[in-house]
Amino acid sequence: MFSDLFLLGWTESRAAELPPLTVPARVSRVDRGAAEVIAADGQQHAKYGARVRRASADDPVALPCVGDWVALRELPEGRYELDAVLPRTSAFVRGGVSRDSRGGLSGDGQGQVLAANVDIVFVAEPSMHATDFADLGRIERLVALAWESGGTPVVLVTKSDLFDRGLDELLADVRTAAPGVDVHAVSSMRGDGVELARGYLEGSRTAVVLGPSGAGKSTLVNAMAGGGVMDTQQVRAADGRGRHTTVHRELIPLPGGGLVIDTPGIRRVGLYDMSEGVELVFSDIEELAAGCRFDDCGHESEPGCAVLAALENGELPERRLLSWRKLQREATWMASRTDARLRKEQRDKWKVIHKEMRRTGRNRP
Ligand SMILES: Nc1nc2c(ncn2[C@@H]2O[C@H](COP(=O)(O)OP(=O)(O)OP(=O)(O)O)[C@@H](O)[C@H]2O)c(=O)[nH]1
Ligand SMILES: [Zn+2]
Repeated sequence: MFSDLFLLGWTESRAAELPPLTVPARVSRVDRGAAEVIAADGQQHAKYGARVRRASADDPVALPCVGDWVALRELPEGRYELDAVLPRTSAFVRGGVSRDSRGGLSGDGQGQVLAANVDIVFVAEPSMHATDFADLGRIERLVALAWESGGTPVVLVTKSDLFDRGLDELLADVRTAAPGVDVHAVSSMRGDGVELARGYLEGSRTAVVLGPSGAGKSTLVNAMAGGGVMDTQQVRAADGRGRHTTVHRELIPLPGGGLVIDTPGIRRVGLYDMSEGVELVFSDIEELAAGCRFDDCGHESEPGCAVLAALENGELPERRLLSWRKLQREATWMASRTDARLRKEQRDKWKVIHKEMRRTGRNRP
């Protein structure tokens, strides 16, 4: 089988980064010490070369992951060795890693890349899920994560056929939760919005679909592929909740062009290190905050707070402020879990507090 690498998302600018005497390939699956890749001459199994093993020993972020473009070196007997991971244009990273100002990744040795070179991040949120409506807080969180990865988020309000109230109103609410992000309603069952979603993959772009279990992610990918790519199990109970395991490949080229990455890691992706993403999702609040009297305004009760003023005059919905506070707290907490320096600082702080407690005999700091 011969594959046209451009259909897999290969570009001229990536070609410029290929080391001499190597051939390009895209990773479709990783194992311990080796990867399944798609090269111009088809699917290959490539063991990691010394360079990759050395780099990843210091920093797991250097390990190949699904979606990576890699350089293969040909060995005797027509086998290949994975010689280098080409620079990533985007990455979903779990823990301990941040993007530097050039968009590159720097790690503290804790991170793990879940998927790379994803152009479009579909955030699938069901319009109706069992008896619940779309969850705006969850959309904000996943949109933040999408921005953080370096991809472009697109919110898809799924199962629109189940929503029997004003869909336009729901979409308007969702838009306030994701300023500057395209928002569409889709029904994979009816086929509404499916072509529109597909359009984002034109030019052989790569997408992931994030969203809660039962949001209709697999069904949507199937619909975009024209059927038959992934297995979705039928609803288990009559409560509308899908419960199943999905068995399929992890880098899925769609028949009409474009690719979808679907891995267990991406399915479970939640809220990781994403302070930068939070700022982008809440750009309206960040903008307001620039007008606060104090640079370090906490927008709680400070005088001259522009955020509280906007809340007062109805310009800023209260739900949005509460959601922002919650995500800020979580982002700080996540960062403290993964950032060794911050973790040590907090540990030291508690040491001092505990010492003080013992000294004064009080049981409260
Ligand atoms: N009415 C309706 N049901 C849908 C639609 N899309 C998906 N479903 C159903 O919702 C259930 C869950 O769909 P899946 O595509 O498996 O959901 P998922 O997001 O992939 O779920 P996980 O694999 O658990 O993450 C299935 O029973 C689907 O048939 C839709 O547009 N309308
Ligand atoms: Zn303020």
